[in-house]
Amino acid sequence: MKVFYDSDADLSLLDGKTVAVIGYGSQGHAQAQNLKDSGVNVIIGLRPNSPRVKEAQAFGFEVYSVAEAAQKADFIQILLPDEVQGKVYREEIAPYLKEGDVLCFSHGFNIHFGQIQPPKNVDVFLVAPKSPGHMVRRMYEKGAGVPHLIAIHQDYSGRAHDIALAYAKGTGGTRAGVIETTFREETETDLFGEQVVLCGGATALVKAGFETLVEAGYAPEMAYFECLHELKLIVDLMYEGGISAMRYSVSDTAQWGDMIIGPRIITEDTKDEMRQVLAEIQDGTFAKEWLLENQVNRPQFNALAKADEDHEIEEVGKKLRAMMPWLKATK
Ligand SMILES: NC(=O)C1=CN([C@@H]2O[C@H](COP(=O)(O)OP(=O)(O)OC[C@H]3O[C@@H](n4cnc5c(N)ncnc54)[C@H](OP(=O)(O)O)[C@@H]3O)[C@@H](O)[C@H]2O)C=CC1
Ligand SMILES: CC(=O)[C@](C)(O)C(=O)O
Repeated sequence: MKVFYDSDADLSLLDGKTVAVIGYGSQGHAQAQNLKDSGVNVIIGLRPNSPRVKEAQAFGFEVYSVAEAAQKADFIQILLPDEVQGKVYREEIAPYLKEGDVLCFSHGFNIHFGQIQPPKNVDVFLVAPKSPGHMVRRMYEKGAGVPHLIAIHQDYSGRAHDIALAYAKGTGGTRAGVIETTFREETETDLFGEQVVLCGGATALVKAGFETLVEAGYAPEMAYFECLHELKLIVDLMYEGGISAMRYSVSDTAQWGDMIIGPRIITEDTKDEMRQVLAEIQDGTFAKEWLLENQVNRPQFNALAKADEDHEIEEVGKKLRAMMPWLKATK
């Protein structure tokens, strides 16, 4: 697998282009600010009543409606929530696409599941930071970057790969490394990862461990430190040097528990469930349920989010972070 770095990318391919970043949220603000600091001409597309308009203007961006931004741009990066991209694209972007334009994404969801079907006379690709947006900006400001993925859906210009790399250079991705994949692989692995490991699996494990200790009578603060606070430190060690490096750093007692208890927690039944989750991503079941949930204004999403906001671990964590400022410092 080839990894592309700064020397493989030619930022001058964006010279003379107007890049419209549609959306100024987690990814939008980070990518737009990084591109601007890299010397790229960036405008922002937002809803006129968005509270983010002033924030973007304060950074020096010209802010337009989505339609106006699409009209003015020849490179359109859609950084809207996945569940609204289809409608906004059809109503406010598609009418203004011109031959030779670039349509870009940071997640393949809407192309892969057929919510957006671009005309044939434009380049279509994704440039996806493998990181939350705020870290994309934080690492860029430190002179570093976060790994990115690129994938080409349509190469009308014959230069889509190079233009995608140029964009990834602008956002700092080629400082860390860029890997080329496909829309299918990025979409399905990203959805699987965020459901089974990163967000879904991790939050379920943390809450279950916390609840088990508290139900057994241990102090909630102790449960928080053991099940959430230390998880970051352990994952940081794995991130830096792999599982073996983490195991080298923890005690042999911890490693023994890790090796004999881990398989009792993540069992073959768990693996079977993971396979089922992946199958429901691959066959479009997840995408359909997520899009339908949004069409009825998210009743289940809202109820589940509220229940977790009210979870005891949130209250305990807020209290501890206030008592121990250093908890915030471990960025
Ligand atoms: N969050 C992350 O770290 C990552 C996200 N991605 C992908 O990046 C894309 C953007 O996600 P993310 O940055 O999290 O999104 P956010 O929810 O953080 O930001 C969405 C932006 O879109 C604007 N917006 C929402 N609805 C509309 C609308 N109908 N018309 C115009 N503007 C609208 C919001 O502004 P307002 O509501 O104020 O109008 C906001 O500026 C997605 O495809 C996501 O999968 C990829 C990798 C990581
Ligand atoms: C940060 C990231 O890539 C996620 C978790 O998949 C997302 O926010 O979409």
